[in-house]
Amino acid sequence: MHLEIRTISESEVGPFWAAMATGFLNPIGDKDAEARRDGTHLDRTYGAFDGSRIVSTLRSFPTDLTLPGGTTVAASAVTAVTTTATHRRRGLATRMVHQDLAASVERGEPVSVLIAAEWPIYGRFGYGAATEHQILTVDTRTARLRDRPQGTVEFVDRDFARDLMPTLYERHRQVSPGEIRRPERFWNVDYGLKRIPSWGEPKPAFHVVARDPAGEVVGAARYVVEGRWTDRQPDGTVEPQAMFTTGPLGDALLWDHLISLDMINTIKAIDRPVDDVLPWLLFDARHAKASGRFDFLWVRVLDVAALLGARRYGAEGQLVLDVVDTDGYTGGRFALDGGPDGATCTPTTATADLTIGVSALGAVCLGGHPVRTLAAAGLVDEHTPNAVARATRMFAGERAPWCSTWF
Ligand SMILES: CC(=O)SCCNC(=O)CCNC(=O)[C@H](O)C(C)(C)COP(=O)(O)OP(=O)(O)OC[C@H]1O[C@@H](n2cnc3c(N)ncnc32)[C@H](O)[C@@H]1OP(=O)(O)O
Repeated sequence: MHLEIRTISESEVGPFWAAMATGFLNPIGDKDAEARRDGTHLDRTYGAFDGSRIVSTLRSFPTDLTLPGGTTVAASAVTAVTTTATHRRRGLATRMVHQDLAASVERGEPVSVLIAAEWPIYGRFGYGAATEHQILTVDTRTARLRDRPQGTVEFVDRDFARDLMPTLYERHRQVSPGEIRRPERFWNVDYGLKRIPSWGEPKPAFHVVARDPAGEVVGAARYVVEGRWTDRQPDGTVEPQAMFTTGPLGDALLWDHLISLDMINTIKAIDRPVDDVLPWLLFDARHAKASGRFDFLWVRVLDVAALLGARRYGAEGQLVLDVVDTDGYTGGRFALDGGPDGATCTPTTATADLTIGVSALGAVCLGGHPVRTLAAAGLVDEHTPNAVARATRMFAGERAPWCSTWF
């Protein structure tokens, strides 16, 4: 049976979100339709219709993706990809992904990004795992900072924090490859000003602001506390939910604050960058235990020349890349001439130095994985001597790409 796939109308917003909830096995997600209406871009929200019933969903929203060197490109953020259990493995998600990718190309978005529920789903569509994150667990009974930072940390109320955090995030985002521009409604949900009913009540949080000795804001954090006593000893856990700073002083002040909390034995910091400064701030770096390191943001390159021409490179160099995109959205042979100050990337007929699939290009484009590693895994072919080494130096970023936003 051929099921129609099309963008939804205003009256189908409710059924769309209910179908997505069923696809994600959330039995009460139909309660969320009203709360989700704001931010549902009808022209990029798709449903597969079995009669009048939506049985498969996908939506995207416009954003910007930060690249190495602190430049940005327009990106399509894809989310809510589901097929109802009764309609799986009939190609519905495949059709919707392609419809959305074609629409992105039409709109001139050089990349599409998403968070993959499972690794095997999106490589076939040309997405590559570009960023990673990790969990840092700190035993605060033993951990100490090497140096006590100069400055102050104060508690603020939620509304003050809600107003401040987006400004700090924007500053952070503009220099942090892998980050995306966040819609306003994300902040309202994070700060409990907007509720998604099926998620339940958000846990009340503390909000703190770090200032330098002159009183300038250098960072802010939101954290929740799980109080516990074991054998009459304090055994609480603190979980930072968000922490953004303007630089090293803010990082040191906020970590110092969390480590110094009485009644807390453990900091559990999830979704942290893989090059987090925390271990290096500590007297003993092993007191920040890393775990749960996994892929996070996946990138689908849709315009090789626009993307590679927009980022900055770790070393000056030239490369001719054969980019293989069997779906035909982009791909071909490109001459890349790039360095720390800028780059050009243009179609060429010159002999290729490297052949790389579009999914592997997505994986290396933010500098999160060495080209050398993907070549060793058979995902990049070298045609001229040392081209892999040159590409590895060029594509390396000055910091590990990190996306701190779930969407
Ligand atoms: C960005 C996001 O929203 S991530 C969220 C993804 N959604 C979920 O995890 C919700 C639960 N899962 C689902 O709703 C569905 O299984 C989906 C959306 C992942 C796939 O929907 P379907 O309509 O069944 O996909 P479709 O029939 O187009 O299959 C596409 C291919 O992907 C493969 N595939 C789909 N899901 C998986 C998976 N979880 N693991 C491995 N392969 C998978 C299929 O086997 C198929 O391959 P084939 O063509 O070689 O047989």
